[in-house]
Amino acid sequence: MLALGRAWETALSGDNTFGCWGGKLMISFLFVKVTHSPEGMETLRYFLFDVCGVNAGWKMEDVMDEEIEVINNTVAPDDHVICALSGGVDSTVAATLVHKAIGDRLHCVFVDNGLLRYKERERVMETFERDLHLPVTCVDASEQFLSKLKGVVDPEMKRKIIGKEFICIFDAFAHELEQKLGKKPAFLVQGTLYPDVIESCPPPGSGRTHSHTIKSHHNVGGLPKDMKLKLIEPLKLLFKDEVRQLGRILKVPEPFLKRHPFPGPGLAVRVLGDVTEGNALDIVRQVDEIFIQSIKDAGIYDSIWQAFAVFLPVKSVGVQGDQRTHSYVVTLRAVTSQDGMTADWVEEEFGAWGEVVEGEIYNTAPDDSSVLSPTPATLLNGSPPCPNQGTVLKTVSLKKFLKRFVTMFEV
Ligand SMILES: Nc1ncnc2c1ncn2[C@@H]1O[C@H](COP(=O)(O)OP(=O)(O)OP(=O)(O)O)[C@@H](O)[C@H]1O
Repeated sequence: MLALGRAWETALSGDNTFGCWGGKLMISFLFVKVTHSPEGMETLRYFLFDVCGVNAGWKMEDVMDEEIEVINNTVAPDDHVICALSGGVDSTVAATLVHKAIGDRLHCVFVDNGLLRYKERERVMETFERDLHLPVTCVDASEQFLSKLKGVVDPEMKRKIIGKEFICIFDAFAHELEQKLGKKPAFLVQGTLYPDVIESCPPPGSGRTHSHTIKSHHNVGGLPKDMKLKLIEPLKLLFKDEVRQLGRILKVPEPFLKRHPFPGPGLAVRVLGDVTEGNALDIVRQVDEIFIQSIKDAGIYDSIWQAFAVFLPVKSVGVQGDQRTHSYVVTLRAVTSQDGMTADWVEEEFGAWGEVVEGEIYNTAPDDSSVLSPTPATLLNGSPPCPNQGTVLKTVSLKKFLKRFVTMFEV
């Protein structure tokens, strides 16, 4: 109903600037928040077509053409542009679109902020070279980010620190390019989406004061006030499902488009508490890898919107073998969604999670599949599952379990 309320406000005020391309109302905006509302689509369809008399003539091809035109009108023929590339869906599609508009004057930069997933840096660099043929420079800034995050536990503060550090790196990269090209790039492309804007702040220019900041996305609410690079954000009025659609038109390889979203602040927001303390980052990185690989092996990765592991700053008692343990808890989360505005847990597959985890992650609390026990630390030390403990899942494949660890630790 929130969407309907906003649609009314927009219609009544004659202000259709939300998601407006070429004077057309971006209908998909109005569908936000109704995916999970009973009769939501029907209500909005009636409102838009019968009450407002809106035309359903909005096409993704037009969005692409109009955005290319905007980019060409913004960037002068001798200007160079930097693109912040994360390897995720959004920045990959944004980079491909801008590359189509300005060609080799686009310079992509991927930052290893020390908060990436298992082997992510190697994987992203390899796939970009092999599949996208876009030149990408990798900057290793892990120490810089981690030193700034030391002792920080508040997630909002983490996001702002990360946003500021990203911009420092992009400024330095622009400076380096200036030495090479003789002209400093003045623009920064980001894969900002509409949900990033909605969640970071009240919609710009809306004059609203009643919207809440859900979280400051590093690329919107986390940007420093004094940044010099001018932003190019061609996707900023789109939702994720629409970006995937645009990516298909731009012929971005399907594996990129199907990737689960991974936030720019990365594991900093998947470790609750100080990320630099103990080996939290290592633990969550490795549990996440096992979880995602298992989901892929089970063939259900594409039907899940997002799955990941979160490290909690608490310890819990468990039993391993005949011994008591008191160690970390990691939760697993998997949700379905259409546009990233509302989500549901992966209910259908939930029964299959036993198979997903296939003994690599087995629990002593059968009613709470989010609790991992024995502790990840123990799992990662390579201890095999103990058959007389808690729920050892039927499909345990000890051979596969051990093989996975051999692969992961390269022993
Ligand atoms: N490691 C990184 N290196 C360079 N730029 C990054 C990095 N992480 C994020 N960004 C920039 O910040 C933007 C927002 O990040 P965010 O994580 O929300 O989106 P994404 O990574 O592009 O896509 P997805 O949400 O599908 O993973 C990205 O589109 C990209 O421009």
